[in-house]
Amino acid sequence: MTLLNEQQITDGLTHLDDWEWDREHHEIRRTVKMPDFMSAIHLITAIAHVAEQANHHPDMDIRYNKVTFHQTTHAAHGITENDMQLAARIDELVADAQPRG
Ligand SMILES: C[C@H](O)[C@H](O)[C@H]1CNC2=NC(N)=NC(=O)C2=N1
Repeated sequence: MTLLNEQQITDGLTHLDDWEWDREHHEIRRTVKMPDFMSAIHLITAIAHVAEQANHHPDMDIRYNKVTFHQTTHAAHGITENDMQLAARIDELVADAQPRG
């Protein structure tokens, strides 16, 4: 599990939807707004299944209809390829759940 360098993280973000890199917290982060609370819960559940299969888990924070995903590799104290891959899967599930963006 190799940490990505600055260049690799910046490049990786160009292939993702609205993720931002928080260097201080060693994570990438995306917030999405769903129509309502239950849609947000369904989205989180779908992501939980994918995360469990990948054995790589995002931190997910839900406030009514807003969900924030925090992605980092705890064991490596930073961002790895696993984080980029899971972020891409999260983007797909968000796009499926929220077709109009
Ligand atoms: C033992 C097992 O591989 C781990 O504890 C996994 C599970 N999911 C994980 N998820 C994330 N995001 N970072 C980790 O370091 C991590 N470790």
